[in-house]
Amino acid sequence: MGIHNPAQNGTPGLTSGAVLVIATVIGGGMFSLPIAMAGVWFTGATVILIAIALMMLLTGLMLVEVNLHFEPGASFNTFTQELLGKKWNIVVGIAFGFVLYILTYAYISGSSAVLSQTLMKYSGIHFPAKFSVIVVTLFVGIIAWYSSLLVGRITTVLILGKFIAFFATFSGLVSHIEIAKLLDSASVAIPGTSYLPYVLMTLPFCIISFGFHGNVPSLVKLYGKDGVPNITRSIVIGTVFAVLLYIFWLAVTMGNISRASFSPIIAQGGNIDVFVEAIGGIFTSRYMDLILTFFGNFAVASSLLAATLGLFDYIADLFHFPNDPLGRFKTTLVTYLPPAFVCFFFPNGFVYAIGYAGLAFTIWSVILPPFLVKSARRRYSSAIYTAPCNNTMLNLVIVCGVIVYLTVVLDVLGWLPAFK
Ligand SMILES: N[C@@H](Cc1ccccc1)C(=O)O
Repeated sequence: MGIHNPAQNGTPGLTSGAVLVIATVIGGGMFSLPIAMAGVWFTGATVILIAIALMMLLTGLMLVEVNLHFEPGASFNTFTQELLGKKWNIVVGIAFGFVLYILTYAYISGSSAVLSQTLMKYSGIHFPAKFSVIVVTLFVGIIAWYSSLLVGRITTVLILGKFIAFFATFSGLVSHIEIAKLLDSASVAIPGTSYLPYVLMTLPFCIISFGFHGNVPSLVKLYGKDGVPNITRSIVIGTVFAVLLYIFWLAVTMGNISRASFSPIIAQGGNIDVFVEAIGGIFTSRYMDLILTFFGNFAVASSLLAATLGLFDYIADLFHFPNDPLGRFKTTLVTYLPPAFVCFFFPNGFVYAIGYAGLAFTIWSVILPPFLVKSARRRYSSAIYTAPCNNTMLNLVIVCGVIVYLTVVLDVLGWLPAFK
């Protein structure tokens, strides 16, 4: 009897995996979207978001297929080395570390900007951004040093706070959406404007915003080889949730701030504080303003803690720092000091950082998975799970990944039009 009792089945329920994916996917990247997508505006942005979400969903499933050929717990490092060899593994290792470092920089930049703004608003005293950078870094550094478990717990609380604040804020904003602004109708549009030239530059931002791929090994470890349906469902749920939330977020922001009014926000570096300030301006009630500030603080703080935990483990593993107070102290220093140092001198690089993170992320979340799958399908005759992609689809994804790099080439040549 007991054999058929589902309670004795070892794998956890769908909720654990879905929450893990949702928590990773939705992060600070979301704050870069309205700014990165201002050039193509709402209609174009919706199409691009859906397309990129589909692509990222597929590459996530490809990683599941590959990961299941290995024991649960195997990481990117293991399967890249095994299937594609040492050279690929070095490139992927560097890109992996780069993404996590630069996201940490972006989140410290975002959090300290929001913190400075909040302190200024409620105390009237001007706190320089540098001061906030130190406070934020000490805060996360001490928590991470103390224990990863504490980071996990605090992040859960912050994520909960983030969602409550998000819906409280945005239910208030929905009634303010103006269709003319949202569709950039003739009455509010910049005369003779165009949208298509700005498509390419949105891609790295969308790709990073749908990123969760570093967590595929954690999902496989969580559910084991018997829990495949839960692994794939968690990924589908997380991605669908993110795409709906992002479209809603763009509707709310672009339906409130017209395309023409985005220019001053972009000109100020596009950091989150400027943005929160701009949306806050349309509230007549002080209460809504408070909730929005609350949301901004929670959203970036939870991303900061969640993303940097990955970096923390990566660094500890890379340098073989032990898990004792001194070892963790060294790991904390190597994790947070470099990004904090850069942030101290360049506090407003949030949007740029997300863009560069997107480019490095493209290497291991878009280009790498199809190559891994090709190699795995050649090597193993059977698979526990097969991602819904044939060879043509795999090649198409590789081409898409390479197209993203056109952004860099055009940018270096100065041919990439930027919406200013
Ligand atoms: N998707 C996350 C960033 C991220 C990318 C890749 C891995 C982990 C996190 C965000 O929007 O902020």
